[in-house]
Amino acid sequence: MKILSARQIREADAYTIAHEPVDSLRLMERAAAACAQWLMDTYRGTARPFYIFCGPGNNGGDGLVIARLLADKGFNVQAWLVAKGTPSPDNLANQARVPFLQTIHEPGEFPPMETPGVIVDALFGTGLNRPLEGWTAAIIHQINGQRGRHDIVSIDMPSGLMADKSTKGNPCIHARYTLTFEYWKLALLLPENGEFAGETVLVPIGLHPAYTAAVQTEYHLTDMEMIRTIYRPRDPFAHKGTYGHALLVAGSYGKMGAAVLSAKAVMRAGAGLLTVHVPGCGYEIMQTAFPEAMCETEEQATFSAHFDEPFRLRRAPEYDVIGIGPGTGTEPATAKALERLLGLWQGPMVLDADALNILSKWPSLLQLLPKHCILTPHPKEFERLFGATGNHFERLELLRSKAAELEQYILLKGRFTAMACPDGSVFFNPTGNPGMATAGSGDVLTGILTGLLAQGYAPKAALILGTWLHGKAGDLAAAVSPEAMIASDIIGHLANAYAEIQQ
Ligand SMILES: NC(=O)C1=CN([C@@H]2O[C@H](COP(=O)(O)OP(=O)(O)OC[C@H]3O[C@@H](n4cnc5c(N)ncnc54)[C@H](O)[C@@H]3O)[C@@H](O)[C@H]2O)[C@@H](O)CC1
Ligand SMILES: Nc1ncnc2c1ncn2[C@@H]1O[C@H](COP(=O)(O)OP(=O)(O)O)[C@@H](O)[C@H]1O
Ligand SMILES: [K+]
Repeated sequence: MKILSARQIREADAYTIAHEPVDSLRLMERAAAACAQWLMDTYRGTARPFYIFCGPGNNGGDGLVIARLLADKGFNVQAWLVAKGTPSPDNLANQARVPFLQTIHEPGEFPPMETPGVIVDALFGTGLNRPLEGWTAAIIHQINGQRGRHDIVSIDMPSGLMADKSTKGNPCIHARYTLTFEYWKLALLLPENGEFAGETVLVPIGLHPAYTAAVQTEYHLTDMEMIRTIYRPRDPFAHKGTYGHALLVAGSYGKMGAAVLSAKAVMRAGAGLLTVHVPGCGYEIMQTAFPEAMCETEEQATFSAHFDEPFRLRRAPEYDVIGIGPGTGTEPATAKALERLLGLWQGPMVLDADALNILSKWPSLLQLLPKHCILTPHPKEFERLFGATGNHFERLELLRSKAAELEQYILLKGRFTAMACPDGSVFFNPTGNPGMATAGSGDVLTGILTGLLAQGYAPKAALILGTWLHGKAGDLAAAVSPEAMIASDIIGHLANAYAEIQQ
């Protein structure tokens, strides 16, 4: 699914009006009717009144139509025009159709709203062109002050949030739900800005598909159509050699759990064969916890350092993919081993956790990486690797530029994990939940990505499919309790995540 800028959304709007028998007033009616339906479905039976705040533009116009439609259906509705600025023509036309509309001229006129209800925020949408200030900002603060008592539902965007620019520190509505029209907006996907949206609900409003098909954009959100295109069902005549032999380099004294979790995920993702390379202290643990994997250790491996001479990894070229990093530690001997491994290996590779921390400590190693590896930093690891930024839009730009400059796929973890490709495109992953903020869930992701590369998926395909599967398995695992889920549960639900693709 493409993610459009505010300018492109305006163009999609104009294109639809030009190419369909629909004028702008009818398009507003269509969008607002979809929102009114959602509000009725969600709050029917609660007897909560609706308090609707309308701005001067077309976002305010949507609010006016919502007010009329809800009142027509017999709901208890109060609506206020926050009168600042010249109204848009469609806003003006709809003001005339809401006889109970009141006007707020200054913050002192903010209404009491005593009965707990639903505040509908239709103040500003994608037309916001600068931070809110003065008394408009004061109204935003007053509405946010009501959060405990009323649900706040924002229309299209939480007012104050710009669709494709950072609004860090600016006044902004803090919604429980945001009903956004037709497309995801970039700001809704970046934590610093997106947290204001609460839960985002995509509301189709019937914009012309030809515009969406033709428009060029660097940003995409993974959707089921994309996943089904990438996914390759298993060949009936397959044997275990068909799905590759992965080498996983993981674990150290006290961190063997990371190796076990990653190893299980490699195989559950579908790899044919797996060899796990662990320090001597991990041999029995690995063989006992996960007999499906072969296990090799360094002959003279110590408990602390991951590698020692003689250097068994010289067999690396026999494998189809190497995953490295979970729990390895960052001792100089391990860094040295990574350096030597990079001298031997130029094939598909996933680097995570301590492998990334080694790259941060010895940045010259970054230049030795084969092209088109997958790097999977969480935000702290990303900062260690590439430095701090002022806001999340700048961080996204840094992510994109590093992926292009280094010719690597870089996945920045988060609620909407961002995956930057060497060609400048970025894919956001929608699956996953806060239950996954638990130790070891990143190790599982490394395993899944390694397992997909082993099967012959190209790095971009493995990245998009693997991240989606990881989040989907996490969603299934969290269905009972996000608090109680642990990383092993994600592995336990991978089969069901695959099953969703095949439905
Ligand atoms: N995407 C679409 O195709 C559709 C969009 N519609 C609605 O139209 C909205 C966009 O409408 P508009 O372009 O009129 O924009 P908005 O209604 O988002 O805001 C524009 C208004 O806010 C004022 N404004 C902008 N920045 C301000 C600031 N910092 N302080 C104070 N005032 C400020 C402008 O002067 C203008 O009056 C969307 O968010 C959506 O709600 C729907 O009506 C129908 C279809
Ligand atoms: N709130 C959330 N919503 C969606 N996914 C999440 C959330 N919190 C964590 N995750 C996912 O869980 C994983 C955590 O990885 P990481 O921080 O490396 O964990 P660890 O180091 O413990 O293995 C990432 O893939 C991340 O995207
Ligand atoms: K809004």
